[in-house]
Amino acid sequence: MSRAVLSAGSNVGDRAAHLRAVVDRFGDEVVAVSPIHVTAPWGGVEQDDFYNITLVVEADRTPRDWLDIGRELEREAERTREIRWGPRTLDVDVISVDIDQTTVVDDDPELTLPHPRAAQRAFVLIPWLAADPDATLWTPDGVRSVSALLAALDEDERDGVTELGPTRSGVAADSSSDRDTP
Ligand SMILES: Nc1ncnc2c1ncn2[C@@H]1O[C@H](COP(=O)(O)OP(=O)(O)OP(=O)(O)O)[C@@H](O)[C@H]1O
Ligand SMILES: Nc1nc2c(c(=O)[nH]1)N=C(CO)CN2
Repeated sequence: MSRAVLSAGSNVGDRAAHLRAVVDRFGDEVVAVSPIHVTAPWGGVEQDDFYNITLVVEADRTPRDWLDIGRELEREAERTREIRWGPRTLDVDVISVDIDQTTVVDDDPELTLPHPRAAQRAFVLIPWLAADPDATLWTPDGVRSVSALLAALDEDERDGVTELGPTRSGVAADSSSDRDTP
């Protein structure tokens, strides 16, 4: 059995709808999902804020299956890849995969596991903690609690991530409650 942590982000178009499509695609395989968080763009490109969620999913799948489904969802959202770390309708990253409770560690550039930049990204860690308060991440320096990794980030990074207000945060909510303007 394979358990994966996935991060999904969107900052183009109907951001909430793009994230909802991810949750819908995994259906019963979703073990936990964070509320939507509004996140300042990471990576130095000036662009609109993202909406991000982190999901924990479980099924009899290979690590590559999780990546392929993520790519399929990106295609369905008509994602174009122009600038690295630039704007996109949908980005699905595989953060970490455990198979039979053993973490997969792989430096394959097609699917590097765990995701090499996850520990630096408050937009991944904060929603992840919301979905799983006991979450841990394998790093080259050892296994760390996600809360410790988060505490090690700059305050500015953490301050750029806030939960979307409760009335609008449900990824399963009716789209009429998820408009970009209040
Ligand atoms: N853990 C991973 N999750 C998702 N994609 C990965 C992973 N490891 C390697 N990749 C590869 O990275 C390639 C580029 O992905 P993408 O364009 O989404 O990068 P990005 O989201 O802009 O940047 P980042 O990789 O820093 O999140 C993908 O085609 C994929 O094969
Ligand atoms: N806040 C935030 N910033 C990003 C994101 C994202 O999902 N959220 N995705 C990126 C693509 O790699 C680049 N920067």
